[in-house]
Amino acid sequence: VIPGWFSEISPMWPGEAHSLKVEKILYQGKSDYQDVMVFQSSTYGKVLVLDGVIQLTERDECAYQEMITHLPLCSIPNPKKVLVIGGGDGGVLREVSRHSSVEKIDICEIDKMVVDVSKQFFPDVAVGYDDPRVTLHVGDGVAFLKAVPEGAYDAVIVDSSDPIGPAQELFEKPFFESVAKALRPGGVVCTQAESIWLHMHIIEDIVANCHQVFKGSVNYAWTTVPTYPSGVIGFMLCSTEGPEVDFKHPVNPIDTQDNSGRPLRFYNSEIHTAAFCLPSFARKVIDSK
Ligand SMILES: NCCCCCc1nc2ccccc2[nH]1
Repeated sequence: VIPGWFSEISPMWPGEAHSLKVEKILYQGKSDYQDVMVFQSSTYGKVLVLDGVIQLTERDECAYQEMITHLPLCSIPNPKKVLVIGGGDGGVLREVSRHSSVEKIDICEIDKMVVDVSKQFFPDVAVGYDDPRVTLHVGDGVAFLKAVPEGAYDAVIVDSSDPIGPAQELFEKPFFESVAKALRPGGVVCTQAESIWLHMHIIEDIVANCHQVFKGSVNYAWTTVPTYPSGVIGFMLCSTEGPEVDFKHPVNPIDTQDNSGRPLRFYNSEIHTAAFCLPSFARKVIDSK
């Protein structure tokens, strides 16, 4: 351990560890589910860490929040009812609320401490909670989805941490089946789907499960997030049987300015399409399923 530095050491990425220089530790706590820490970094703003894993930094959170939200919502003409599983920081809510067609946003986050810490230390991320369309449910997303009426949502966004820890069940087939049931015909789901450099086997299993569960289209997209392991993170984009969804060509473009004048810092229609272009080693696995 180097004094003054945080290193992200985990068995999920053996032999490597991204490090950030620490100016000051701002919060350390233990919730019913995980260790929660916030620190001021020297060059990435404030950083949220859960069980020793970086979840977001002020400097690059826009890439992840904007892509995980607008890849699905810009792929259907008129999203009205959206469910967010996880995402307790509120960043996805901030992005969903840019879509004027949206009437209702439900969020189910298991750990209240994540919500409270985000509101206290990441106000520009937790601003998403201020939208009157938002309803927060504190609880397990697996249970929440079992109680949801069939076809209740146009879109589900699964903003989970990694499969080791509280989010483990969000990467398994029964959960995908409950998401499919909660979506209307031609509805879309976007899930956090790890790194093609580090987790090709996990991704292979997720893609196979998604092809069994989602009878519309199944796609993998990816983007750059410097402070996530290997500097990239991916997304599963799937649709249920029904009206065709072509994820690669956005039908519902989002303008760069939203009502609060907070411009999109990362997402645009070109990077939307480009996100589905995969290196050959990944395409071989993902497109062969
Ligand atoms: N190792 C990559 C981790 C990706 C984490 C994405 C993420 N960041 C979050 C912050 C708060 C709540 C849920 C979250 N999910």
